[in-house]
Amino acid sequence: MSTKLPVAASNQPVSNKSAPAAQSKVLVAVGVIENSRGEIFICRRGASQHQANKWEFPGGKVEAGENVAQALARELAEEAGIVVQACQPLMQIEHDYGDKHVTLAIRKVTAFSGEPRGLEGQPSRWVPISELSQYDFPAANSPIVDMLQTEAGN
Ligand SMILES: Nc1nc2c([nH]c(=O)n2[C@H]2C[C@H](O)[C@@H](COP(=O)(O)OP(=O)(O)OP(=O)(O)O)O2)c(=O)[nH]1
Ligand SMILES: [Mg+2]
Repeated sequence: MSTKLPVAASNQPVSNKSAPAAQSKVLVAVGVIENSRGEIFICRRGASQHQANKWEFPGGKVEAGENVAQALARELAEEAGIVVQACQPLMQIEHDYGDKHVTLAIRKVTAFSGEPRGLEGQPSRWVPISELSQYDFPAANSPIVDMLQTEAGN
């Protein structure tokens, strides 16, 4: 006796009708800037931005034709008014916010010129590493704060 197995309809066209709208996926260059007092520079996101009003490490989306280091240099010039002279990879985080999937490529800015400030009018401040966990960061940022605090022995 033979049992009939269902035939896979692999050669059938796939209907997209009931598929959910494609989720937006972005690669973001993120800069951890530390000063000689061991403080980290953070900014507050705007009320109309994704992850509104959360504190963040400055940075932004990598644009077509850019690598992460180039995007970071451009974003930190635009948002914080500094010139990045050197940076090194710290970690990479994938996070799904539901409405948006982000890949955060986090770089430690190891050399820069200028004094960071909120060049686009956003609130900004230098925060001791031990106090970073008191700030409301986007959910994706928890591993960054944990790592900085572990490194600093907090
Ligand atoms: N810059 C930055 N973005 C973060 C952090 N954590 C986090 O989840 N994100 C998310 C929020 C946003 O969905 C995305 C960054 O996008 P963005 O809006 O800042 O990008 P952008 O600077 O190019 O801004 P825009 O001109 O397109 O508005 O990454 C962080 O620490 N820094
Ligand atoms: Mg930004």
